[in-house]
Amino acid sequence: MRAAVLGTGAWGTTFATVLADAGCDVALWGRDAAVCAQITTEHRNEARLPGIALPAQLTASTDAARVLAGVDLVAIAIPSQSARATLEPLRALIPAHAVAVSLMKGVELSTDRRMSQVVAEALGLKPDRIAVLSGPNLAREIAERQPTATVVASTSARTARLVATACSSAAFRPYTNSDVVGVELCGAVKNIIAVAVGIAQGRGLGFNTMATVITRGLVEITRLGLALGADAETFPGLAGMGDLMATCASPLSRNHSLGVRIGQGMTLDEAIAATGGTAEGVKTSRPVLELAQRVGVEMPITAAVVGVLHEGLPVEELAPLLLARPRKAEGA
Ligand SMILES: NC(=O)c1ccc[n+]([C@@H]2O[C@H](COP(=O)([O-])OP(=O)(O)OC[C@H]3O[C@@H](n4cnc5c(N)ncnc54)[C@H](O)[C@@H]3O)[C@@H](O)[C@H]2O)c1
Ligand SMILES: O=P(O)(O)OC[C@H](O)CO
Repeated sequence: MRAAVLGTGAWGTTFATVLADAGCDVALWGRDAAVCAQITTEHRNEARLPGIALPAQLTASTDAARVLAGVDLVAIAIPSQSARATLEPLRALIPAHAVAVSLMKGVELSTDRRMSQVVAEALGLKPDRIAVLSGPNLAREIAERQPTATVVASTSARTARLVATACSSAAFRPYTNSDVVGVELCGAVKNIIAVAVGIAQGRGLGFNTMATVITRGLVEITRLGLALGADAETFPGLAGMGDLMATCASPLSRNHSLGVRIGQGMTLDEAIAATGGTAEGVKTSRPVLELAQRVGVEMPITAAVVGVLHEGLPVEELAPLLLARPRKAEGA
């Protein structure tokens, strides 16, 4: 199978490695010529995956027409807020038979669209040619061939199977799923919960607090997902609880690290600069809260993160604010 990966960041480069390990003929497209040259000639991407040796057959180019010619699969790993503007000019280059897989974990500002919806609109693809891939997938661990699993969801079982086959290797195990809405929401909202956990840890709080925020975070994600038509089984699975555990616990997570820095007293701009890479939870928090308000779902942790990141709520007020909420039954 021939594949293209759009985006030479940490996850795009890593997923290209996964595809190469699975036997695909794969090329990356990026906007930075120096990064593309380093991947092609030195088999490294030092900016995003320092010290990792990439497969020798992996190539990268700024020439989208060359990278996309004749491909069967197009994987997209661009920051969510740049996806639409990046993809629209590439629309005519996508082969008529190709399927697209979104690797992105965010919701678009101003439209509140999930990434598969952005991909459909920007590339003019029907939903049955689109899949989303999400799970406990910290790029660096996967680039080191540490074993992990993921979820590939599509409204088309054939498309889900095709993508799963394309990326299945000795260290990377994809499970298929038909719940695109649930899998995408899990991936986007867990980043916001990871920021909240990071803030708590940055304030010096311990594992009880972390477990509380993760567990109640999963309740928020589940409530929103169910209101938007997702399947209940998705949330305790790899894309839900699995990814929450990885992202909220790992110092490799940009969202978690950014939260820690905010908790320690950095401003948002300072934390973004110090963290590096894309922490999707920062920009995705507002559209997720808007989505929730539109469907009448309460998301107190998300609202508190929006308060701290975007509305000047002091970090020391976050925990008291959440704990002062009216008491209720756990399942209510
Ligand atoms: N890093 C991970 O472990 C990981 C794992 C799973 C999913 N994701 C998701 O994958 C997506 C990409 O994350 P990443 O880790 O690769 O981010 P990154 O910050 O490492 O890289 C982003 C890449 O996109 C490029 N880019 C940014 N704006 C662009 C534009 N306008 N046009 C073209 N290229 C542009 C950057 O140059 C960079 O190569 C995010 O949605 C993230 O949530 C990341
Ligand atoms: O570095 P983060 O916070 O974007 O998290 C990476 C992945 O999404 C974990 O599955």
